[in-house]
Amino acid sequence: MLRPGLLTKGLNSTAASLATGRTSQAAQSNFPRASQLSSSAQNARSLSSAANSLAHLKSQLNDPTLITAAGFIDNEFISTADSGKHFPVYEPALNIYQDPAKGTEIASFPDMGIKETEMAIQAAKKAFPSWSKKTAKERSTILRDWYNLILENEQDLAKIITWENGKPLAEALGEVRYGASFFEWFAEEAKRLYGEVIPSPNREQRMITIRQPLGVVGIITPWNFPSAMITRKLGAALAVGCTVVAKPASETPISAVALYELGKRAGVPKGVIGLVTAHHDTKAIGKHLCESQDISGISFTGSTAVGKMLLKHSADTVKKVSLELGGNAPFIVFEDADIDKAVDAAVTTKFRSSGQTCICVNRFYVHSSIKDVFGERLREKVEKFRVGSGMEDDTTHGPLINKTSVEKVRSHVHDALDHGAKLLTGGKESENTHGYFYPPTVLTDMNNNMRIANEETFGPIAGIFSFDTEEEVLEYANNTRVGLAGYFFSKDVSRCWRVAENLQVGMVGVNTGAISSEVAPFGGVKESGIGREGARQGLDEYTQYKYINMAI
Ligand SMILES: NC(=O)c1ccc[n+]([C@@H]2O[C@H](COP(=O)([O-])OP(=O)(O)OC[C@H]3O[C@@H](n4cnc5c(N)ncnc54)[C@H](O)[C@@H]3O)[C@@H](O)[C@H]2O)c1
Ligand SMILES: O=CCCC(=O)O
Repeated sequence: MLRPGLLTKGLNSTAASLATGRTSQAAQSNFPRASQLSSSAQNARSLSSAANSLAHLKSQLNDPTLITAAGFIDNEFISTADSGKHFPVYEPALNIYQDPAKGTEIASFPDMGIKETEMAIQAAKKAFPSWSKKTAKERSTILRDWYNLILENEQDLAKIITWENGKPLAEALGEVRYGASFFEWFAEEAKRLYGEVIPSPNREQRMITIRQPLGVVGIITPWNFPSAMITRKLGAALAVGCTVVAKPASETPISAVALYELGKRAGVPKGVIGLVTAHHDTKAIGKHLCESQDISGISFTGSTAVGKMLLKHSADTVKKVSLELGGNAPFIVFEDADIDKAVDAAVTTKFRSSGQTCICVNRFYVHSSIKDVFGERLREKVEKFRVGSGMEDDTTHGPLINKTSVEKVRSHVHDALDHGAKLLTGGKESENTHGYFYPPTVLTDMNNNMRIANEETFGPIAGIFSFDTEEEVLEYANNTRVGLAGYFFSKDVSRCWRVAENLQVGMVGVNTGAISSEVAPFGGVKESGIGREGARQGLDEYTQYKYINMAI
């Protein structure tokens, strides 16, 4: 077990000079900049072997005791696994793209399995009676303290996200605050878990409902929001009195462990939150959580394929399952739209996290009368992006998460070009690039035979389709098995209502691309998922109603 306090704050002077050294390497051009920055940073990083790589990260934090290469079971950080194995965590901006086997590890985490998962489940089961019987106010106070600790440590937490996920530091800081907002929100909502008094149809009985926590819940989260996807689930679950066993993505366990360290400091009682770090046994752990009779609910965020599998695994124990899955978001620009506003929103909504959010636009439908002007203005904006390591001050867009992602994005671009798309910008990768970079790309003259029309790309590719009528574009937009978010731009109020009501998605942005908020219900329809996160509705996923009929 690694204990906090092993490193001193004195290491921070080394950290500062290292950081300064890296920042001063800022290069001039756009996409190739990434490889230049990466190779200079690579030299610094290659000094650290896998064994001491976490020490290198710690040396750059204000509080090095925040991170430990460990899972968290029954209030202890556990740095070894029964398997005897560890799995590597890489920095996507630095990894050697052509040969990931030679990549620079930034951490090495215990590769846990069923044994540790079961230990965490049993600890959470034992903790459930006392946690669920705390008053809402008591749980709320702990969540609120945890929220405050996150904000006090936000700079460190942002750095950790950038290291393991690659998103630019400013965006990572945004994620930390967004993630924290779920603890603040649910600390408040915890106190408002109201039941109801039902007007009785007879004079002899009184009828009420109360809401109770499910029990132990299993949580599985993705790498694209290493912090916020955990807090969005944990906040709601803990607020209502559930206890939790979480498995973060193996690409990004460091943010999770830092959050848990702060949870421990905030006074979350023993056993209430477990964290199982794993790579090799991911599938078996997911199945075990779903099939365990000691787990009462599953909350998963990730791909639709894995979500469907977990739903099947949960059938035999009839669990409550909450799924936040993939999307294929349409972004419609009608002929009467404010084009500049639409282009600005397109930039943020398509290219946030280099296109790796579930609500990123996947298909741009632009009215044929304004398609060219929209494409041209979007191209101009995209060419101003600064692609590189997220640690560099002027980087606007970071790398993708791994080699598979780069290959998928590349194949979508090639497929579109093969089927007649025209390249407005991007699309050309530089040779020997370190890091999983793909140049932000704008394509036009897209058609429905292309893969982008039907599959989520999850990368920095904006593909522009054209349309002529509202009916036609609604048919295109809805012609998909998924329905998470959709966006459109128009100044016609009647059309705004009509289109908002007819888009088959769980969330609609009308004349805006910024829809995420802790106060609003996040979730999809069709194969994009079941349930909602955040908002008042977020509590529903972790509670069940009990109806009480009292004869008088
Ligand atoms: N709707 C949302 O809120 C939301 C949010 C973020 C990401 N996503 C979606 O997630 C996808 C990208 O994330 P990803 O590639 O990490 O998804 P993923 O499904 O591969 O992985 C998500 C999590 O599931 C685990 N996992 C992978 N295979 C598993 C299996 N067989 N059994 C159990 N667990 C397994 C992973 O280790 C990770 O923790 C995209 O489709 C994106 O749209 C959706
Ligand atoms: O990637 C999915 C989550 C995105 C968000 O919450 O804004």
